[in-house]
Amino acid sequence: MATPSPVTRLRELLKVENRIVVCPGVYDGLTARIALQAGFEALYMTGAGTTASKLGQPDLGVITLNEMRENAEMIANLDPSTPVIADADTGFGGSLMVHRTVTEYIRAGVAALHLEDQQTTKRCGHLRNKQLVSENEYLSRVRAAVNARKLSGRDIVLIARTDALATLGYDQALSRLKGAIELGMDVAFLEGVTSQDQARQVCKDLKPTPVLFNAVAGGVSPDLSVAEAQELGFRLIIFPGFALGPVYGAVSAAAQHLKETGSPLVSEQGGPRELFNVVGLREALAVDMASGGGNFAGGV
Ligand SMILES: C[C@](O)(C(=O)O)[C@H](CC(=O)O)C(=O)O
Repeated sequence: MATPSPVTRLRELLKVENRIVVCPGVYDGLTARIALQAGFEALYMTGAGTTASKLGQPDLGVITLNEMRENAEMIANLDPSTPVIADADTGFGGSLMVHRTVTEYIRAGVAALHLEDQQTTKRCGHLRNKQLVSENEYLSRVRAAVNARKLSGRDIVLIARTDALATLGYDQALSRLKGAIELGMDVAFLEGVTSQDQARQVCKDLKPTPVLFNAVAGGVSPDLSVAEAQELGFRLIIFPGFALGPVYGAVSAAAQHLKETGSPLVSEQGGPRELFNVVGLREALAVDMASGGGNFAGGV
């Protein structure tokens, strides 16, 4: 039997009631490989992490479609059987750009994307003073996304994100999500949920549509474990800072140590061979052997 596509796999996971899909946030080849090796069933490509790692910039809407698509494509193809949910920010422009974004993400092998209602010069959902487009304009973004999927003849899970809670309140945020679901979006994402009661409420109000929880450590939402999020009714949970946080902490400490002592911190991961194994050394050698190349016949 043929392996199901990552989109089919994700749809199957989302169909199961009382189950939550856990997605660690990754933003490059190494963090994605580490998460895959740990056995997660899906990955999340964080826009904030991609912007920080590829551009050295904050999550303020400076990254472009091509940069995000390229990163998502690389990550999605490391293990094509594992669904990758990728951040698509605002769709990077008007309806034509949203159309292009969805088409490009589908071609890149992305299993799901989320599309939000901030203005194009957006910011991380956990920062202050977010500016939104009108509900009508958001719904035309949504229509463009749904139509692009239809026109492609292929599938992708479309996640409707609203950032309206912070400025317009719960009812308007809910109305945006309901409107998006009516137009064909598959999953709802209420950014910046402020309490457990509100979390339970949104899952209830949108039932049977699966709802995503964005677990941003130090953000505006309560810190929920996977089990707590599941108990509140969420069906998907993303951890955007899963890798970014530890990398920041560990590399800062290593930088300070090298600066102060003149010696690098000794890696607990062993030498280069061990690290290369994480990013596919054995598989690469097997490819060479199978093609009769013999470049590495004596080992590396
Ligand atoms: C989910 C998110 O869009 C991301 O880029 O990962 C961000 C997370 C973050 O900035 O920490 C968000 O806007 O919540």
